Amino acid sequence: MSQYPQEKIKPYNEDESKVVQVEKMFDTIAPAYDNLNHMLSLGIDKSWRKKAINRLRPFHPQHMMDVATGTGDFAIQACRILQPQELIGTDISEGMMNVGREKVKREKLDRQISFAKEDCTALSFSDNRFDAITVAFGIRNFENLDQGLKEMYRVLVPGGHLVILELSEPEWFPMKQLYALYSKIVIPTLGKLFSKDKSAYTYLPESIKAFPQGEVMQKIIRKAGFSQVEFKRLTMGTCTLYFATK
Ligand SMILES: C[S@@+](CC[C@H](N)C(=O)[O-])C[C@H]1O[C@@H](n2cnc3c(N)ncnc32)[C@H](O)[C@@H]1O
Repeated sequence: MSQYPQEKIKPYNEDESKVVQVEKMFDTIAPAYDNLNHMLSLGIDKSWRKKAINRLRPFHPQHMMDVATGTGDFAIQACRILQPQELIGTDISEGMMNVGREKVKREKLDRQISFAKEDCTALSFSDNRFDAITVAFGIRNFENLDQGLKEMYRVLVPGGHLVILELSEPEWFPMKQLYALYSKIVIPTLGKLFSKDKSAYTYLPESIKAFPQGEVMQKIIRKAGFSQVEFKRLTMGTCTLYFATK
């Protein structure tokens, strides 16, 4: 049963499960994803990723998983900065990971980075397998947020760290009003034009609006068992960085 409003927001229809529809949506938009992503965030996504990765620097993680890795941008940047022994990118969309696999080969990082099809709400990894887990712009799409967090907690070693980056809605003037215009007009128009999937880019702002943010999300992360849960709003609240410890 759904606990949170974003779990009920699905890209295409009411009938199929959210996970099936989200996989289909990302398989469809995979070829356009990287360009659209950088365009819609005005390139700021790169600096958000860097901030998230830098949060892990003091801990020198060696065994990392990048959940909802998509086309691998976060995994590639994390590998370059943190130099872990292994980094497994996991995702439900083979279409997205195929784009990532090509990029990782081109960057000659295929000895450290591998990809595996995994739904984060039912991971196949053993307990205490990773010392750091990252998830950038993916957790909003989970069919069951509590279960996804519980699974990430299970596969982290005690003392291991979780970093979450997620898009959020600014709460204050003038960014609140600017963002409202941007999400109602610019995102759906450019998304439809470049990805040929109209639904994907109306689903995006709707799911951001519904997703718990700030203190509410902090409580949800704590409920999954994590301690020292912190969050920081970035770029006037358009993105939020969460950091937690098992
Ligand atoms: C917006 S993309 C983010 C990709 C990448 N992390 C980035 O920073 O660009 C979201 C990704 O989450 C994946 N995803 C959605 N639900 C998932 C789940 N339950 N388990 C694993 N991945 C999931 C999608 O397939 C998609 O590739």
